[in-house]
Amino acid sequence: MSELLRLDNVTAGYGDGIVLDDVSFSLKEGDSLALLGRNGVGKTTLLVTLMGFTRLHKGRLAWRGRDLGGMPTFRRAHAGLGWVPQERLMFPSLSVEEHLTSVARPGRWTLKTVYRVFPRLRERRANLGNQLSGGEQQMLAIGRALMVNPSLLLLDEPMEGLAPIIVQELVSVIRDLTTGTGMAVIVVEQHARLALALTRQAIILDRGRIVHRSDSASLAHDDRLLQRLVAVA
Ligand SMILES: Nc1ncnc2c1ncn2[C@@H]1O[C@H](COP(=O)(O)OP(=O)(O)OP(=O)(O)O)[C@@H](O)[C@H]1O
Repeated sequence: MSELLRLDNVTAGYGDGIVLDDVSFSLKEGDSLALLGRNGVGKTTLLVTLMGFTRLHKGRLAWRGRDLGGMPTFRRAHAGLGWVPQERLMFPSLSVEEHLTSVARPGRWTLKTVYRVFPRLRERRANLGNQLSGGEQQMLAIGRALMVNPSLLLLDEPMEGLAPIIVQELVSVIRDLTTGTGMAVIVVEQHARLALALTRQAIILDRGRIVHRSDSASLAHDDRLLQRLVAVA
């Protein structure tokens, strides 16, 4: 597997404020990473830094060896970064189908394949963004990111606020996405054990710095570390 994404000593934040401090890691094509840590440690900031919404103070972001720094967000999406934001960001005046088709780029993910993964979106295809339940909005947010046909999917707390039955449904979809589609995935998730079960490797952030990295399976067995750095119940 060749390298997809590489961060070298990335220090980034909002304006002059620094949130991420000297963060380095790399991800190969098709690989999966859980990004864990307590509230406010910089997990979302790392994802939005990849999408180009923060100020890069120091370091380098590379995508398939090309410098990402300074590249506008829409070009990052075209290059293959698919972002599912924590807030889901639905448009109240667009239908489900319009949300999906408005961002479509050629590839294996089409209306047909997204509807196959999320049959509920097909049933709701004429509904407007503000007429959907939380679970349906999350499915639409993931479906919309897939329509871009990304090489890397960034999932920011995809299970947040969802009923257990919907969480189960999404877990099975995300598991299918992380195994065998060739797409790489980074999952930020408060439910650390869920994220670890879905990924191959894991990173824990604390106050903007990487304080632990390992494979997900061994971290899932380290209760003490998880309690100390992720506050797992
Ligand atoms: N738009 C913003 N402008 C300024 N500071 C911000 C902004 N967004 C987040 N921050 C600050 O950056 C720090 C890291 O926040 P971030 O949302 O990245 O953490 P997180 O680990 O994703 O936490 P959570 O699990 O609560 O979402 C926090 O101190 C937060 O207040």
